[in-house]
Amino acid sequence: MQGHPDTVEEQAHLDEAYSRLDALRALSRARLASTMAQGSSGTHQNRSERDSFVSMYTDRLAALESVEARLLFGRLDTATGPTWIGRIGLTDESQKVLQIDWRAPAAAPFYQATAASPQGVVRRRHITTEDRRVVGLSDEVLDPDLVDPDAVDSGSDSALLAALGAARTGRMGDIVATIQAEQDRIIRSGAKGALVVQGGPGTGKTAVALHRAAYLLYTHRDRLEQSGVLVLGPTGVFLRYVEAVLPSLGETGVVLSSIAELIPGVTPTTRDRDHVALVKGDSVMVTVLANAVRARQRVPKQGVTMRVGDTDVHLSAGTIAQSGREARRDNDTHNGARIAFLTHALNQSATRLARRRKLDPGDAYVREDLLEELRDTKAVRRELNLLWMPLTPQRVLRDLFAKPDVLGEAAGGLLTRDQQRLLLRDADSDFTVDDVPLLDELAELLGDDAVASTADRAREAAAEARAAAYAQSVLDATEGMDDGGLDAIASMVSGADVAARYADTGPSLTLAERASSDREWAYGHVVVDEAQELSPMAWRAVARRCPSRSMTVVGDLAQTSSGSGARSWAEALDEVTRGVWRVEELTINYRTPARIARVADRVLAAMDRDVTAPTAVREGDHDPSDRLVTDLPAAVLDVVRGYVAEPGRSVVIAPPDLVASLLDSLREAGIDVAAGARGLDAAVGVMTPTQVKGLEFDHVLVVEPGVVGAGASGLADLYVALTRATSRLDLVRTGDLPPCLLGAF
Ligand SMILES: Nc1ncnc2c1ncn2[C@@H]1O[C@H](COP(=O)(O)OP(=O)(O)OP(=O)(O)O)[C@@H](O)[C@H]1O
Repeated sequence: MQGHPDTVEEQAHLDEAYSRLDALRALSRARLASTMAQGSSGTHQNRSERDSFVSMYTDRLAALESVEARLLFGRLDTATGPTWIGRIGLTDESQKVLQIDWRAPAAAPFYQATAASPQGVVRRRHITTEDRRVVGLSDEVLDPDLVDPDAVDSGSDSALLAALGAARTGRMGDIVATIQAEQDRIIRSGAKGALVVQGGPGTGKTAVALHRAAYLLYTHRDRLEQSGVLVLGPTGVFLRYVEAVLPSLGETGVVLSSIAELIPGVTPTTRDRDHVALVKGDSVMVTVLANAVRARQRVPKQGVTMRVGDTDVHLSAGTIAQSGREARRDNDTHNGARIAFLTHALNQSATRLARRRKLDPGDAYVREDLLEELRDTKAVRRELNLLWMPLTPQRVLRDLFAKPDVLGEAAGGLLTRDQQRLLLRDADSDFTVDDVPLLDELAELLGDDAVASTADRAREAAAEARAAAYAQSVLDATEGMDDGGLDAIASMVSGADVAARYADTGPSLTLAERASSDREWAYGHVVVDEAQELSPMAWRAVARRCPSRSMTVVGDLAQTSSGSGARSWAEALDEVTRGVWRVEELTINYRTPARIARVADRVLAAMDRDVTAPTAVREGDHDPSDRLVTDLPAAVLDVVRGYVAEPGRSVVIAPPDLVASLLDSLREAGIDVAAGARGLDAAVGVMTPTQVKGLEFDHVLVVEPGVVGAGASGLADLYVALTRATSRLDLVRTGDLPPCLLGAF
């Protein structure tokens, strides 16, 4: 690179871009600090305007801070001159364009132009930078008539291969400099309806989905800034793995969640066993739950008799049922209909009481007196309440799964006795991840009275957290500024001051905070990753959060391991999207070298699923290995020692019951090792096949592949495990290989 004739020119341009970035940051900091310094006086409207400005400047500053690394990465030369391409668009003070945002229409040829279809581009240049220095330029000539072929470097392929060959950090990075044409088409595809991105492991589905979210936010800023974007991932580990990608693209307002976290105030951590999850995920549960709620609108056969003063008032089963019908006629939900039911039942009681006391039930004064007496009578309140209790989703689900007779009544004819037995558990059992879609369904049936209070609490907690975060961010932001005046302001404003300021009006929550603490939030776009795992009940919960059905659904039908997951996209999506969905396929595997992919492909073939194996873009340097051993921990340690001697991240993927012992033995040997999400930050992670879904590592050791491949999810788990490596794959076992891998090594 040293010798590239344009290095000095590119460095000068890069310097200009960074100095503009610095100036914009300083401006935002100054505005933030002076808005903060305005204090808490003024009208409510003034304060809330100030809060909005603070929120805006804070977000703007965060966005400007997050694009520091590789601010600029490309250049297009056309007949009219050069255009530089970067993470965000920048103009200088005289409005001269320094660089355009990668999402702008004018940047599309950077990703899409080819020699066969140059789109007016004569040269495409990839600019590699480190710490604000140009360290590499690689050019691709698309119109040989106009550019001297001798000046040509190796082009986009070299930039892509350099990105793919780099050691991993334990966190997913953005691919903005090297998005490939087939990926770019998906990223820029229209927002309408559901777009399914089907592709094998390592084809960039997650990367594409996140870049598409950033693209849609840029292109439909007005709409999506009001409604928000939700990214749903399979596990907390996965969300941590991808959490930095959108901020690095300048987008900080997206909500990341797993299905487990969809309901504010409910935080399950465990999953059900597969055959239990299968029953819970089936759409038959819609009717079971509706029956369970309906059963709580009680109609005792003998009616109810209530003592009012010296008179017995009897409501027959027929009258109670009629009150129920009246209540349901105008109200969709159980809690919503409750008042109507009570009103009707009280009126009926008043009529009967009048008759028993030989009074005129049609006389308005008499009636009012009797209604008051009824309301004041404890027995009446108790009996009528028992007929139609206010309910929470948690309460209904607990009772349903703890009481065989309650379950039998709701599920009779819908679930077999064996299926019902699978659902039964103690009343004090914790909720599981697989309960979340059921709780969500119940919240819809019950109405949000009860859930709302949970959401309010969550909202309040978020508000407090935000006040504190503001305090910190403002202080951080103003720290170290050249302008002495601003320093003075910063030192005058303590964290407590700022928090107090926001407490008086209630802080203006960011959209992401408001959205994630509101179960009923309607997002403008939803990205669903590892979508093949979602059950029909989970899809209903997703659809509720996305009334427009503008969704990006990414997954791989070959990796479905959950029993209630998708075997075909039509089966999963026809109903949820009301038939408005389309599929795009990704076919190139950017992660796994061909030597490793050939092993994984055998497992794919044995699964006999209707998908094509992707084509690996690199051959790789290391042949995968397989060792049959007697001392498993010693063999694992041996392989892992080899991994840690090289750069990059490693993982040991093992059946769940081996994780703890392997973790211990590696730790005892002095290896920097951790399990689960913490494994992302250690040199070596020890994880189960479920936990590594969607992740990647430089070095991957699969322990007891025969056991992994024989689990409830069958070969899908093994396929996932074998497709995580960017560099090395090794197998260590004491038992047999699965038959499809015989002769693979
Ligand atoms: N155009 C690209 N430029 C650079 N790296 C890329 C590109 N496309 C994909 N990659 C890299 O390939 C790897 C795999 O991408 P990603 O995790 O998005 O694949 P996936 O299809 O979601 O895989 P899985 O199905 O296993 O979850 C990532 O490291 C990603 O950064």
